[in-house]
Amino acid sequence: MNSTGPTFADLAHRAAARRDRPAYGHDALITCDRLVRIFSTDGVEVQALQGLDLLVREGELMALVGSSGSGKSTLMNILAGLDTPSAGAARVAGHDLLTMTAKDRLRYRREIVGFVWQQTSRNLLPYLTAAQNVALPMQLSGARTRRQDRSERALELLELLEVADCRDRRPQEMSGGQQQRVAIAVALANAPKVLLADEPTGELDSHTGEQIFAAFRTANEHLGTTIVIVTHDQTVAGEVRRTVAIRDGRTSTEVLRRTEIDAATGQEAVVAREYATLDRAGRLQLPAEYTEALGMRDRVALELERDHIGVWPDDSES
Ligand SMILES: Nc1ncnc2c1ncn2[C@@H]1O[C@H](COP(=O)(O)OP(=O)(O)OP(=O)(O)O)[C@@H](O)[C@H]1O
Repeated sequence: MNSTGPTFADLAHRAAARRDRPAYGHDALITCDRLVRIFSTDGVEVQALQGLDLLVREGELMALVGSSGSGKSTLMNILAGLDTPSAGAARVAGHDLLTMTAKDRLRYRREIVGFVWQQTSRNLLPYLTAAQNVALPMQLSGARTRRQDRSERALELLELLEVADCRDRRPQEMSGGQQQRVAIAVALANAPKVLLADEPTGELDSHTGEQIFAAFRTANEHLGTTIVIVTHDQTVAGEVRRTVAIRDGRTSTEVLRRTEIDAATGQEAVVAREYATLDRAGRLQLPAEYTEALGMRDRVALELERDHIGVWPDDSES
Protein backbone atom coordinates (compact mmCIF):
# COMPACT_ATOMS: atom_id res chain seq x y z
CA MET A 1 0.00 0.00 0.00
CA ASN A 2 1.29 3.48 -0.87
CA SER A 3 2.43 4.99 2.43
CA THR A 4 1.65 8.58 1.28
CA GLY A 5 -1.96 7.81 0.31
CA PRO A 6 -4.87 8.51 2.62
CA THR A 7 -5.35 6.07 5.44
CA PHE A 8 -8.63 4.31 6.04
CA ALA A 9 -9.23 6.69 8.94
CA ASP A 10 -8.67 9.70 6.61
CA LEU A 11 -11.22 8.36 4.12
CA ALA A 12 -13.75 7.64 6.85
CA HIS A 13 -13.24 11.15 8.22
CA ARG A 14 -13.72 12.75 4.77
CA ALA A 15 -16.85 10.71 4.10
CA ALA A 16 -18.30 11.74 7.46
CA ALA A 17 -17.50 15.42 6.80
CA ARG A 18 -19.26 15.21 3.41
CA ARG A 19 -22.25 13.48 4.96
CA ASP A 20 -22.61 16.11 7.70
CA ARG A 21 -22.28 19.02 5.29
CA PRO A 22 -25.62 20.84 4.94
CA ALA A 23 -27.45 19.99 1.69
CA TYR A 24 -27.36 22.57 -1.13
CA GLY A 25 -29.94 25.27 -0.41
CA HIS A 26 -30.90 23.83 3.00
CA ASP A 27 -31.54 27.34 4.38
CA ALA A 28 -33.09 28.88 1.23
CA LEU A 29 -36.80 29.41 0.65
CA ILE A 30 -36.42 28.73 -3.09
CA THR A 31 -33.89 26.19 -4.30
CA CYS A 32 -33.34 25.36 -7.97
CA ASP A 33 -30.70 22.72 -8.38
CA ARG A 34 -29.50 21.93 -11.92
CA LEU A 35 -32.98 22.61 -13.23
CA VAL A 36 -33.67 21.45 -16.80
CA ARG A 37 -36.74 22.10 -18.96
CA ILE A 38 -36.88 20.74 -22.47
CA PHE A 39 -39.73 21.56 -24.85
CA SER A 40 -40.31 19.40 -27.92
CA THR A 41 -42.35 20.80 -30.74
CA ASP A 42 -42.58 19.07 -34.13
CA GLY A 43 -39.58 16.92 -33.31
CA VAL A 44 -37.41 19.92 -32.44
CA GLU A 45 -36.06 20.11 -28.91
CA VAL A 46 -35.53 23.43 -27.16
CA GLN A 47 -33.61 23.38 -23.89
CA ALA A 48 -35.18 26.38 -22.19
CA LEU A 49 -33.42 25.67 -18.87
CA GLN A 50 -30.03 23.98 -19.04
CA GLY A 51 -29.09 23.14 -15.46
CA LEU A 52 -30.08 26.32 -13.70
CA ASP A 53 -29.01 26.86 -10.07
CA LEU A 54 -30.70 29.52 -7.97
CA LEU A 55 -31.12 30.13 -4.26
CA VAL A 56 -33.46 32.75 -2.83
CA ARG A 57 -33.50 33.47 0.90
CA GLU A 58 -36.68 34.00 2.90
CA GLY A 59 -37.63 37.69 2.95
CA GLU A 60 -35.61 38.63 -0.16
CA LEU A 61 -36.85 41.02 -2.83
CA MET A 62 -34.86 40.21 -5.94
CA ALA A 63 -34.98 40.66 -9.71
CA LEU A 64 -34.33 38.25 -12.58
CA VAL A 65 -33.13 39.72 -15.86
CA GLY A 66 -32.03 38.25 -19.18
CA SER A 67 -32.51 38.67 -22.88
CA SER A 68 -35.57 37.39 -24.70
CA GLY A 69 -35.66 33.60 -24.83
CA SER A 70 -33.14 33.13 -22.00
CA GLY A 71 -35.63 31.08 -19.94
CA LYS A 72 -37.05 33.56 -17.41
CA SER A 73 -40.73 32.82 -18.02
CA THR A 74 -40.04 29.09 -18.13
CA LEU A 75 -38.48 29.35 -14.67
CA MET A 76 -41.36 31.48 -13.34
CA ASN A 77 -43.96 29.02 -14.64
CA ILE A 78 -42.16 26.19 -12.86
CA LEU A 79 -41.91 28.15 -9.60
CA ALA A 80 -45.59 29.07 -9.94
CA GLY A 81 -46.48 25.36 -10.13
CA LEU A 82 -47.92 25.74 -13.65
CA ASP A 83 -45.23 23.69 -15.40
CA THR A 84 -42.99 20.81 -14.34
CA PRO A 85 -39.23 20.60 -14.94
CA SER A 86 -37.77 17.83 -17.12
CA ALA A 87 -34.94 17.17 -14.63
CA GLY A 88 -33.12 18.63 -11.65
CA ALA A 89 -34.66 19.71 -8.38
CA ALA A 90 -36.84 22.63 -7.38
CA ARG A 91 -38.15 23.28 -3.87
CA VAL A 92 -40.19 26.22 -2.64
CA ALA A 93 -40.98 26.56 1.07
CA GLY A 94 -40.42 22.83 1.57
CA HIS A 95 -42.57 21.80 -1.42
CA ASP A 96 -40.89 19.58 -3.98
CA LEU A 97 -42.09 20.87 -7.36
CA LEU A 98 -41.18 17.67 -9.21
CA THR A 99 -43.02 15.16 -7.09
CA MET A 100 -46.13 17.10 -6.03
CA THR A 101 -49.45 15.38 -6.64
CA ALA A 102 -52.16 17.24 -8.59
CA LYS A 103 -53.94 17.96 -5.29
CA ASP A 104 -50.76 19.31 -3.65
CA ARG A 105 -50.12 21.41 -6.74
CA LEU A 106 -53.52 23.06 -6.50
CA ARG A 107 -52.98 23.84 -2.82
CA TYR A 108 -49.48 25.12 -3.59
CA ARG A 109 -50.83 27.51 -6.23
CA ARG A 110 -53.58 28.76 -3.93
CA GLU A 111 -51.66 29.13 -0.68
CA ILE A 112 -47.89 29.05 -1.07
CA VAL A 113 -47.29 31.26 -4.13
CA GLY A 114 -49.00 34.31 -5.50
CA PHE A 115 -48.36 35.67 -8.99
CA VAL A 116 -48.72 38.86 -10.92
CA TRP A 117 -48.49 38.75 -14.71
CA GLN A 118 -47.57 41.43 -17.21
CA GLN A 119 -50.98 41.57 -18.87
CA THR A 120 -53.13 43.47 -16.42
CA SER A 121 -56.18 41.70 -17.87
CA ARG A 122 -54.79 38.28 -16.88
CA ASN A 123 -54.61 39.21 -13.19
CA LEU A 124 -58.20 40.25 -12.43
CA LEU A 125 -61.68 38.98 -13.23
CA PRO A 126 -63.40 41.73 -15.24
CA TYR A 127 -66.87 41.32 -13.77
CA LEU A 128 -65.77 41.54 -10.09
CA THR A 129 -64.91 44.71 -8.16
CA ALA A 130 -61.42 45.20 -6.74
CA ALA A 131 -62.58 44.10 -3.26
CA GLN A 132 -64.34 41.01 -4.68
CA ASN A 133 -61.25 40.10 -6.74
CA VAL A 134 -59.12 40.19 -3.58
CA ALA A 135 -61.65 38.22 -1.53
CA LEU A 136 -62.01 35.45 -4.13
CA PRO A 137 -58.74 33.56 -3.49
CA MET A 138 -59.60 33.50 0.24
CA GLN A 139 -62.98 32.02 -0.58
CA LEU A 140 -61.40 29.37 -2.83
CA SER A 141 -58.71 28.36 -0.32
CA GLY A 142 -59.31 25.39 1.96
CA ALA A 143 -59.33 27.59 5.08
CA ARG A 144 -62.85 28.36 6.31
CA THR A 145 -63.08 32.12 6.66
CA ARG A 146 -66.10 34.25 7.41
CA ARG A 147 -67.32 36.55 4.65
CA GLN A 148 -66.86 39.55 6.95
CA ASP A 149 -63.21 38.58 7.71
CA ARG A 150 -62.53 38.17 4.00
CA SER A 151 -63.84 41.61 3.14
CA GLU A 152 -61.92 43.15 6.04
CA ARG A 153 -58.67 41.56 4.90
CA ALA A 154 -59.35 42.58 1.29
CA LEU A 155 -59.79 46.18 2.38
CA GLU A 156 -56.65 46.09 4.53
CA LEU A 157 -54.62 44.88 1.56
CA LEU A 158 -56.11 47.49 -0.77
CA GLU A 159 -55.27 50.15 1.84
CA LEU A 160 -51.70 48.88 2.22
CA LEU A 161 -51.24 49.16 -1.54
CA GLU A 162 -52.96 52.54 -1.64
CA VAL A 163 -55.89 51.55 -3.85
CA ALA A 164 -58.65 51.43 -1.23
CA ASP A 165 -60.53 54.07 -3.22
CA CYS A 166 -60.91 51.52 -6.06
CA ARG A 167 -62.59 48.90 -3.82
CA ASP A 168 -65.98 49.09 -5.58
CA ARG A 169 -64.64 49.55 -9.12
CA ARG A 170 -64.32 46.90 -11.79
CA PRO A 171 -60.98 46.55 -13.64
CA GLN A 172 -62.10 48.58 -16.68
CA GLU A 173 -62.87 51.49 -14.34
CA MET A 174 -59.26 51.61 -13.07
CA SER A 175 -55.98 52.77 -14.61
CA GLY A 176 -53.33 50.17 -15.58
CA GLY A 177 -51.29 51.06 -12.49
CA GLN A 178 -54.28 50.73 -10.17
CA GLN A 179 -55.14 47.37 -11.74
CA GLN A 180 -51.60 46.10 -11.10
CA ARG A 181 -51.73 47.23 -7.45
CA VAL A 182 -55.06 45.46 -7.01
CA ALA A 183 -53.45 42.43 -8.71
CA ILE A 184 -50.69 42.48 -6.08
CA ALA A 185 -53.38 42.57 -3.36
CA VAL A 186 -55.08 39.54 -5.01
CA ALA A 187 -51.75 37.70 -5.11
CA LEU A 188 -51.21 38.45 -1.40
CA ALA A 189 -54.75 37.50 -0.33
CA ASN A 190 -53.84 34.08 1.08
CA ALA A 191 -50.58 35.35 2.65
CA PRO A 192 -48.31 33.37 0.30
CA LYS A 193 -44.69 32.70 1.22
CA VAL A 194 -43.56 33.79 -2.24
CA LEU A 195 -44.80 36.39 -4.69
CA LEU A 196 -43.75 35.87 -8.31
CA ALA A 197 -44.12 38.65 -10.85
CA ASP A 198 -43.39 38.29 -14.58
CA GLU A 199 -42.75 41.73 -16.16
CA PRO A 200 -45.32 43.41 -13.89
CA THR A 201 -44.42 46.90 -15.15
CA GLY A 202 -44.08 45.88 -18.81
CA GLU A 203 -47.31 47.51 -19.97
CA LEU A 204 -46.93 50.68 -17.89
CA ASP A 205 -45.11 53.99 -18.34
CA SER A 206 -41.99 54.51 -16.22
CA HIS A 207 -43.62 56.67 -13.54
CA THR A 208 -46.45 54.16 -13.00
CA GLY A 209 -43.83 51.39 -13.11
CA GLU A 210 -42.05 53.01 -10.17
CA GLN A 211 -45.29 53.11 -8.19
CA ILE A 212 -45.84 49.41 -8.84
CA PHE A 213 -42.34 48.62 -7.72
CA ALA A 214 -42.98 50.67 -4.55
CA ALA A 215 -46.06 48.48 -3.96
CA PHE A 216 -43.88 45.33 -4.14
CA ARG A 217 -41.44 46.89 -1.70
CA THR A 218 -44.30 47.66 0.69
CA ALA A 219 -45.47 44.03 0.52
CA ASN A 220 -41.92 42.83 1.15
CA GLU A 221 -41.28 45.17 4.08
CA HIS A 222 -44.71 45.08 5.78
CA LEU A 223 -45.68 41.47 5.23
CA GLY A 224 -42.23 39.86 4.91
CA THR A 225 -43.22 38.20 1.61
CA THR A 226 -40.31 36.88 -0.47
CA ILE A 227 -40.58 38.45 -3.93
CA VAL A 228 -39.05 37.47 -7.28
CA ILE A 229 -39.62 39.91 -10.15
CA VAL A 230 -38.72 39.21 -13.78
CA THR A 231 -38.06 42.53 -15.45
CA HIS A 232 -36.58 44.33 -18.43
CA ASP A 233 -37.06 47.57 -16.55
CA GLN A 234 -33.66 48.97 -15.56
CA THR A 235 -35.18 51.12 -12.80
CA VAL A 236 -36.69 48.06 -11.12
CA ALA A 237 -33.51 46.02 -11.59
CA GLY A 238 -31.48 48.90 -10.15
CA GLU A 239 -33.60 49.22 -7.01
CA VAL A 240 -33.30 45.73 -5.57
CA ARG A 241 -30.35 44.46 -3.53
CA ARG A 242 -29.79 41.50 -5.83
CA THR A 243 -30.31 41.09 -9.56
CA VAL A 244 -29.61 37.69 -11.09
CA ALA A 245 -29.03 37.46 -14.84
CA ILE A 246 -30.09 34.37 -16.79
CA ARG A 247 -28.27 33.50 -19.99
CA ASP A 248 -29.02 30.47 -22.16
CA GLY A 249 -31.10 28.80 -19.47
CA ARG A 250 -28.55 29.21 -16.66
CA THR A 251 -27.80 31.86 -14.07
CA SER A 252 -24.70 33.68 -15.30
CA THR A 253 -24.06 36.81 -13.23
CA GLU A 254 -25.39 38.57 -10.15
CA VAL A 255 -25.31 42.22 -9.20
CA LEU A 256 -25.35 42.91 -5.46
CA ARG A 257 -26.02 46.40 -4.14
CA ARG A 258 -25.01 47.66 -0.70
CA THR A 259 -25.45 50.96 1.01
CA GLU A 260 -22.11 52.38 2.08
CA ILE A 261 -21.38 55.50 4.06
CA ASP A 262 -18.62 57.68 2.66
CA ALA A 263 -16.05 58.09 5.43
CA ALA A 264 -15.20 61.66 4.36
CA THR A 265 -18.65 63.13 3.70
CA GLY A 266 -20.86 60.84 5.81
CA GLN A 267 -23.17 60.55 2.78
CA GLU A 268 -24.92 57.27 1.98
CA ALA A 269 -24.32 55.81 -1.46
CA VAL A 270 -25.45 52.58 -3.10
CA VAL A 271 -22.51 50.56 -4.37
CA ALA A 272 -23.21 47.89 -7.00
CA ARG A 273 -20.84 45.05 -7.77
CA GLU A 274 -21.16 42.36 -10.41
CA TYR A 275 -20.29 38.76 -9.62
CA ALA A 276 -20.10 35.71 -11.86
CA THR A 277 -22.09 32.68 -10.71
CA LEU A 278 -20.02 29.65 -9.79
CA ASP A 279 -22.13 26.55 -10.16
CA ARG A 280 -21.95 23.48 -7.98
CA ALA A 281 -19.62 21.71 -10.38
CA GLY A 282 -17.22 24.69 -10.22
CA ARG A 283 -18.21 26.03 -13.67
CA LEU A 284 -18.32 29.74 -14.32
CA GLN A 285 -19.12 31.73 -17.41
CA LEU A 286 -16.54 34.34 -18.40
CA PRO A 287 -18.08 37.50 -19.86
CA ALA A 288 -17.80 37.50 -23.68
CA GLU A 289 -16.26 40.98 -23.68
CA TYR A 290 -13.41 39.74 -21.44
CA THR A 291 -12.63 36.60 -23.43
CA GLU A 292 -12.86 38.44 -26.76
CA ALA A 293 -10.57 41.23 -25.54
CA LEU A 294 -7.84 38.68 -24.77
CA GLY A 295 -8.59 36.36 -27.71
CA MET A 296 -9.47 33.49 -25.35
CA ARG A 297 -11.02 30.46 -27.06
CA ASP A 298 -11.43 26.75 -26.40
CA ARG A 299 -8.82 26.56 -23.65
CA VAL A 300 -7.39 28.82 -20.96
CA ALA A 301 -4.57 28.40 -18.45
CA LEU A 302 -5.45 28.69 -14.75
CA GLU A 303 -3.18 29.49 -11.85
CA LEU A 304 -4.05 29.41 -8.19
CA GLU A 305 -2.69 32.44 -6.38
CA ARG A 306 -2.88 33.12 -2.65
CA ASP A 307 -6.13 35.12 -2.88
CA HIS A 308 -7.37 34.73 -6.46
CA ILE A 309 -7.33 32.49 -9.53
CA GLY A 310 -5.57 33.80 -12.64
CA VAL A 311 -7.01 32.99 -16.09
CA TRP A 312 -4.59 33.28 -19.06
CA PRO A 313 -5.03 32.77 -22.82
CA ASP A 314 -3.86 29.42 -24.14
CA ASP A 315 -0.09 29.68 -24.72
CA SER A 316 0.57 26.00 -25.45
CA GLU A 317 1.36 26.65 -29.15
CA SER A 318 3.94 29.39 -28.54
N1 LIG B 1 -44.28 25.94 -24.51
C1 LIG B 1 -43.15 26.02 -25.22
N2 LIG B 1 -42.93 25.20 -26.27
C2 LIG B 1 -41.78 25.25 -26.97
N3 LIG B 1 -40.76 26.11 -26.70
C3 LIG B 1 -40.92 26.96 -25.68
C4 LIG B 1 -42.12 26.97 -24.88
N4 LIG B 1 -41.99 27.93 -23.93
C5 LIG B 1 -40.78 28.50 -24.10
N5 LIG B 1 -40.13 27.92 -25.16
C6 LIG B 1 -38.78 28.24 -25.64
O1 LIG B 1 -37.90 28.20 -24.52
C7 LIG B 1 -36.96 29.27 -24.57
C8 LIG B 1 -37.09 30.13 -23.33
O2 LIG B 1 -38.33 30.81 -23.37
P1 LIG B 1 -38.85 31.77 -22.19
O3 LIG B 1 -40.24 32.20 -22.54
O4 LIG B 1 -38.66 31.11 -20.89
O5 LIG B 1 -37.84 33.01 -22.33
P2 LIG B 1 -37.89 34.45 -21.62
O6 LIG B 1 -36.52 34.68 -21.07
O7 LIG B 1 -39.03 34.52 -20.67
O8 LIG B 1 -38.14 35.40 -22.86
P3 LIG B 1 -38.98 36.79 -22.96
O9 LIG B 1 -38.15 37.82 -22.23
O10 LIG B 1 -39.05 37.05 -24.42
O11 LIG B 1 -40.32 36.55 -22.32
C9 LIG B 1 -37.24 30.00 -25.88
O12 LIG B 1 -36.37 29.50 -26.86
C10 LIG B 1 -38.67 29.64 -26.19
O13 LIG B 1 -38.92 29.68 -27.58
